[in-house]
Amino acid sequence: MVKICCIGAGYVGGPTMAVIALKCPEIEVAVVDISLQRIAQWNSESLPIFEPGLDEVVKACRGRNLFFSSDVEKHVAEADIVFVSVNTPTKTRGLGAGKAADLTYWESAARMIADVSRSDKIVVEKSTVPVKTAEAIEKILTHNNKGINFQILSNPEFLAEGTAIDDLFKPDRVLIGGRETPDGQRAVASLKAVYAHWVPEDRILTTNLWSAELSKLAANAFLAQRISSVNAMSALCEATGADVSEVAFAIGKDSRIGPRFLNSSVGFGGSCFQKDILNLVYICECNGLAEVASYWKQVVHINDYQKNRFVKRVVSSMFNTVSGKKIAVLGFAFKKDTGDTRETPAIDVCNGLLGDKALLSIYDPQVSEEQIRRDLAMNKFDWDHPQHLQPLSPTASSNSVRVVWDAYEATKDAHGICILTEWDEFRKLDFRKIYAAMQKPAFVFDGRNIVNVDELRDIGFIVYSIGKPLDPWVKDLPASS
Ligand SMILES: NC(=O)c1ccc[n+]([C@@H]2O[C@H](COP(=O)([O-])OP(=O)(O)OC[C@H]3O[C@@H](n4cnc5c(N)ncnc54)[C@H](O)[C@@H]3O)[C@@H](O)[C@H]2O)c1
Ligand SMILES: O=c1ccn([C@@H]2O[C@H](COP(=O)(O)OP(=O)(O)O[C@H]3O[C@H](CO)[C@@H](O)[C@H](O)[C@H]3O)[C@@H](O)[C@H]2O)c(=O)[nH]1
Repeated sequence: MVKICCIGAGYVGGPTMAVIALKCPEIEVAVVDISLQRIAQWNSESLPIFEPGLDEVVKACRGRNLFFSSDVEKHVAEADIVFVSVNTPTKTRGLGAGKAADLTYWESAARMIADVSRSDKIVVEKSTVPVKTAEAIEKILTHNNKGINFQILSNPEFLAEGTAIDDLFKPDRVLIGGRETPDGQRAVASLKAVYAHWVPEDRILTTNLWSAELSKLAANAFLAQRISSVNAMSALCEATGADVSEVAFAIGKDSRIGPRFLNSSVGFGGSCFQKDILNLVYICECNGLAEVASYWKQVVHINDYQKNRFVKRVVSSMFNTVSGKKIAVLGFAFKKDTGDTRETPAIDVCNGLLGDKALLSIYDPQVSEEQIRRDLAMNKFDWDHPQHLQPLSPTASSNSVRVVWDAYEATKDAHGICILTEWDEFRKLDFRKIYAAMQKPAFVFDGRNIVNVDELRDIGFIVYSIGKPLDPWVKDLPASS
């Protein structure tokens, strides 16, 4: 029986391995982690991450051919294929701080694999890593050569949160990069055979190692660039009276551009886009490609601009001050259908409003009060470390933040509402009821373009919706710069 072990039971390792176990009943899959708490949660009724369809997949194979364990060394030693899906945070200190990937967790996993292995292994990079990482990993694995043959493959993951199970069931492509040697190609074929259980052959792409590593960073850079492009257009739409949804629809009809990923928003969030682009920028700089680096840096710059622009709209619309005013924040997760808050634009928007002394009342259907308070107090990039190793930053305990469990409670007596996540339930809210219970004038700032602007204006709200023709109220107020 082929044995797979995955180091890292996170958003990638957990769902990916669960799907492999489901689709390959004859393969034994062990997911291991240094976080005892995470492993206990994977073995409980309440999984550590919220992802539609995940519970069913895990329940179908857990205890059969899918195991979650903290006995890292035992499972690594027994495995034929070892996936490494550990954190690759942005460095916060030293060379490349604020941009380069911190490979501490990867390196310690590689050293451990080298130390405990007694048989040949295929080691698969599942984490997103800088180009040429495989070369460094190879050196670590073979540093005290015990005659073991390690083949390194790059198999980046393209799933998006909220749709992870669908993405894994029907991937646009699976990418496998390996050495162009006979051993390397045999390893590629072994991994290909795993995916071939359910992924059509023409969707399994094989490349050299460096192409696979770089393709992951490139894919995220292109995706994020689309969002920054449409968000840049949203500012111009507001200045000219064009409507960003109409513009996006019109350009998306061009089959060369395509309709997806053109939703203007308060900014992109999530654990990957910013981190991966900064990583790409650093790699370009290290290769002497200053112009290329500054081109990609601009994608992150526009994203920061968009978040700032939103905060300025809120403050300037409300008589240039939100001091002491209750602002309801609807949605804190970085997108709908996930409880993940890593790099969510809500953090910057909330901190911006708190900086202007607003009183926030926050509601998100999937994010706990503890998480929100931690996020609002955490230093940039600290979130991307295993939970038990994160610096103990103080939680935002101030009276300026309340976290509630209902959108109506959040908006009661509020002066304004900021919609920061596109949860379906926010589309169905009874805005008449909400309006009646709010201070007047009552403002709605829609950072996701999900409300019906005309209907809300008819009710009496002053409405700002990203990239839409401006309400007469906000038209002449300064928004950017
Ligand atoms: N989240 C996504 O949607 C996504 C998608 C594609 C790629 N990625 C990439 O995949 C990697 C993992 O991301 P994630 O979101 O699953 O992170 P995560 O923080 O959810 O999970 C990583 C896990 O690795 C564990 N870990 C760290 N070092 C370890 C070690 N030495 N031994 C055992 N366990 C260890 C941590 O405790 C943690 O549970 C990152 O490189 C990320 O950029 C993420
Ligand atoms: O038109 C759009 C699409 C997305 N977003 C925002 O962009 C962010 C990222 O969204 P999405 O890409 O759907 O989620 P992620 O889970 O971050 O997935 C991205 O990052 C993963 C980690 O690398 C990759 O595997 C995926 O392919 C890639 O889509 C979120 O804040 C979204 O709200 C927009 O603002 N407008």
